[in-house]
Amino acid sequence: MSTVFGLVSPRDVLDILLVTFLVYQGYLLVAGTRAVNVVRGIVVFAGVWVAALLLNLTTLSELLGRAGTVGLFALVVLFQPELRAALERVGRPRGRDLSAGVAALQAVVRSMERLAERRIGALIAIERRTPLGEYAETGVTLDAVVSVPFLEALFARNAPLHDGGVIIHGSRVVAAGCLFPLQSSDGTYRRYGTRHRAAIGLSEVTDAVVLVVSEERGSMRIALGGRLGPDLNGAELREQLRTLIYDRGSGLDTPERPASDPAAPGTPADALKEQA
Ligand SMILES: Nc1ncnc2c1ncn2[C@@H]1O[C@H](COP(=O)(O)OP(=O)(O)OP(=O)(O)O)[C@@H](O)[C@H]1O
Repeated sequence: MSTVFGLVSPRDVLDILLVTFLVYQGYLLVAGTRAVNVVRGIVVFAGVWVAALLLNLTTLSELLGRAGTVGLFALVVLFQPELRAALERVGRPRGRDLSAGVAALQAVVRSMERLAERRIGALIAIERRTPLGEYAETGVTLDAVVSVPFLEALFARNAPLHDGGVIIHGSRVVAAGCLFPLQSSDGTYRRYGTRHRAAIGLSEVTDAVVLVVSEERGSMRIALGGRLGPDLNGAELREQLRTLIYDRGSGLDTPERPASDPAAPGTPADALKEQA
């Protein structure tokens, strides 16, 4: 049978699936960047234009058509950095620079252990598919290799950038002193302070893996998909990070929201392990 009810052919289905896939990939490329609002504006603009065409409002549709052409060039100029980053992501080979990445993760875990031992608070977001540029812009832009001394120096008490979060992309520290969106204080995580709520908040709106060292308790935790995991030791942290960053490179599946106490041992950890 080549068609369903004689109307939809397998080719049409393939066509729709491909368009859906492309739209979704396009969404992933802009999600978390300042381009999101522009995309919304373009959708509204296109909607008005299509409506004008359908209603045969010739002057309006002609005007919007011309404005659209000019606007397209303006957008390319305005969003040149974002476009370049997006195209780089598209063209980036799937096989990453594993050795640099693995070394960076080892350094992250080791520095978290050392900070936790000394009860120095830390907040580190590891970028996955959702770009964190919007949050990096709230802090100080850096471009440094991830290393234990560097991370320790960033979070050292009285260091100029110790307040706020660090953002890591691949094996580079791209920003420090960044403001992450706070998870609202009226839910399950009410009893947590702002560092933990910033970690949960960022993990809620992006697919980043966010790590927290508690100054008060000297504990290490992972926030993912709007949930905060239990306390982890160094080996557990290393294992979970390896799974989250490398075993599931795209890692877009996020665990379900908590039904009960988020800090209950096992629950978020299980969710994190489910991603393996
Ligand atoms: N929106 C935010 N984005 C990034 N970092 C933040 C944000 N809000 C607070 N912080 C960081 O959290 C620190 C305050 O942590 P606070 O003691 O309130 O949280 P906590 O969750 O109880 O953490 P801890 O267990 O380490 O004390 C600030 O000094 C700042 O470095």
